[in-house]
Amino acid sequence: MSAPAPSASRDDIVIRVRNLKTGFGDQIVHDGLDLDVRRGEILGVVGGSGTGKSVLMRSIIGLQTPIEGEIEVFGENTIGREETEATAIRRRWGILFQGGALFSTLTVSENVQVPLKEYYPQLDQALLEEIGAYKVVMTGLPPEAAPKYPAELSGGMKKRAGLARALALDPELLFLDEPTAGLDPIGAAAFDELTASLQKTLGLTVFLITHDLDTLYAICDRVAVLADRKVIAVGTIPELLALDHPWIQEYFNGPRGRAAVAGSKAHRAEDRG
Ligand SMILES: Nc1ncnc2c1ncn2[C@@H]1O[C@H](COP(=O)(O)OP(=O)(O)OP(=O)(O)O)[C@@H](O)[C@H]1O
Repeated sequence: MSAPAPSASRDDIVIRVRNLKTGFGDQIVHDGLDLDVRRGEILGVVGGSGTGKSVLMRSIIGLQTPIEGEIEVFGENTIGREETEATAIRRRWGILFQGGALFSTLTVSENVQVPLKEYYPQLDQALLEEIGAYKVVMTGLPPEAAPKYPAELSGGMKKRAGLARALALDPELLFLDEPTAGLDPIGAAAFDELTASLQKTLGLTVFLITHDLDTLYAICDRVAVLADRKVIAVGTIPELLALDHPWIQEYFNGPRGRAAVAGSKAHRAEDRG
């Protein structure tokens, strides 16, 4: 039940973390953390505030150097790589940071072009703009959003613009850090649908940090639970519910968890017509 998953072969594992230890000064955030993310899945990552979900993501993408442990992405060790090798691995993933993290002085299209220019400096401006416009529309934004500045967009539009930039390099792996935070329930559900549809169409593997129970029920194949400095369990929601862990029971069976189950059942009934 907890990582590593016995049924998945090494080729099916896109992210493999073993014995991870991270921290800041005297504070240890993770200790002995293991996690496998399987190819083509949407893995939800949950845990109480401060349990280290973002630090885990930052460690995987190389923004935080672990104290010890192994991290492999696409079968390649990502810790301490030489810059050209690290760049080749980074080029294969996209990241939507909390809040979108758009450059405020650039338009949406220019934001999407940033990674393209960085990795493909030889691309001419007309092609950059064409790809920028395509990615904008792909995330459900109207074409008129492309020349707008982030300050001119709603919260939901900013998230989509951030997603468009994350998809700029046609990644195989997508990191989403609380993508629905701050959105109203309708906007959040629409963003979930967009994530699920892009995941299917593009065959993405998705590492999704969230506090949003509706998102977990609606689109996640499996959920990893962070507590006690580790991934204490990973599995489908029914598998997690079968565990007798107080935080897991409180999280999924508390009032908000029950509301999310009711909502997902109602949604499925509507889908069946
Ligand atoms: N740059 C940093 N310097 C010092 N401490 C940090 C830094 N980044 C994170 N931390 C600490 O690491 C711990 C884990 O932080 P992290 O942001 O990963 O938590 P989280 O699970 O993502 O929380 P939340 O759900 O509230 O976003 C926290 O105690 C935080 O204060």
